[in-house]
Amino acid sequence: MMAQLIDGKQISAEVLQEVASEVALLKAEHDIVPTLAVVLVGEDPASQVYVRNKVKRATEAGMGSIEHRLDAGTTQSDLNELIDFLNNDPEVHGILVQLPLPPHLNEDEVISSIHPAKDVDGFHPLNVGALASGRPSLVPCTPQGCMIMLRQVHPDLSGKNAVVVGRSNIVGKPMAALLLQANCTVTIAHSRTKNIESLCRNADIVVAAVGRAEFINADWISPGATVIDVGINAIDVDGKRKLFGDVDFESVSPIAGAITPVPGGVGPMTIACLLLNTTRAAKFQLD
Ligand SMILES: NC(=O)C1=CN([C@@H]2O[C@H](COP(=O)(O)OP(=O)(O)OC[C@H]3O[C@@H](n4cnc5c(N)ncnc54)[C@H](OP(=O)(O)O)[C@@H]3O)[C@@H](O)[C@H]2O)C=CC1
Ligand SMILES: Nc1nc(=O)c2c([nH]1)NC[C@@H]1CN(c3ccc(C(=O)N[C@@H](CCC(=O)O)C(=O)O)cc3)C=[N+]21
Repeated sequence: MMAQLIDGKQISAEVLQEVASEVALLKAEHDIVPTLAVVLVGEDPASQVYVRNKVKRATEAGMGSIEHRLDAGTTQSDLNELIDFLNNDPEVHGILVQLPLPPHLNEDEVISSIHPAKDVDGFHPLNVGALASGRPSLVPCTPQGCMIMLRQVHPDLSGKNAVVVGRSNIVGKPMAALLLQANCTVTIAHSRTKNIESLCRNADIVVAAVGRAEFINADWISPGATVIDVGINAIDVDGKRKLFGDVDFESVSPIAGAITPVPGGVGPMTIACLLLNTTRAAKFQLD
């Protein structure tokens, strides 16, 4: 039996349909065009792909988008000034600063300077605290997208054993918080974890957010388990840029119960949730 394929392209298209109708409502009833501002510092080619995708999807949903491209030498005070300007612009509802930033810039300072009500990434300490204490407001996009995909397979997640591999602030930690809130029994694994394979082999759900191509193979996965692959690893194969997940799809898909592909899995869901957060932010800003 081959695993059920959890199709991020299709599910994200459904989410974007909902976003588009929310956008139409905000327009009709409040004369508001929900608008996302994306700030990109430097010329990282992968980041440019994501930013392009975000702007494209925003336009399709009837939303506004503004791109600010700053050169790699931008100073902290230049960046702070731009964020200040965007914080105070009533026509901007969401602000995303593409990470990672060049090493001379302080990421924590930048994230904290974004107005929490416009923090559509959900990375501001106030939003992180709200999620941790079970009062989520703007929830990080990638984990939010993973939860929507998981719900397709498990409408009730109560009591499931979930292992999250990776503990970053942008994926692993918020993912674990959302699974816990959904009543899963959650284990967070990382580079210092012992017996990581057997931990994963005991899981009903494995979420891979490691950043290593095809790190998790069939030996790690219990038959019938649900596997969510967050990894996006771009590797040159015969001079062509190819994307690989953190999961060895070939070996795992015959064993898993359900699995997300790369590309066409978590990536498109992240963008859909970003735009969903932007319409939510626009609604919060009404009153
Ligand atoms: N689809 C999407 O929309 C998105 C995809 N991504 C992708 O997801 C992946 C993870 O991203 P991100 O969380 O930002 O990455 P980070 O590099 O910030 O975190 C990676 C995590 O994996 C852990 N890790 C590294 N090596 C091992 C190992 N050998 N065994 C166990 N754990 C290990 C690290 O542990 P430790 O903490 O101990 O160092 C760390 O917690 C990347 O491929 C990234 O490109 C990211 C964001 C969005
Ligand atoms: N502040 C901030 N917020 C982020 O959410 C953020 C970030 N910084 N920095 C980088 C990571 C990565 N990320 C992706 C988004 C979409 C795809 C995506 O659309 N992927 C397509 C393929 C795109 C391609 O061809 O490369 C897919 O998987 O099918 C991937 C990765 C968001 N991130």
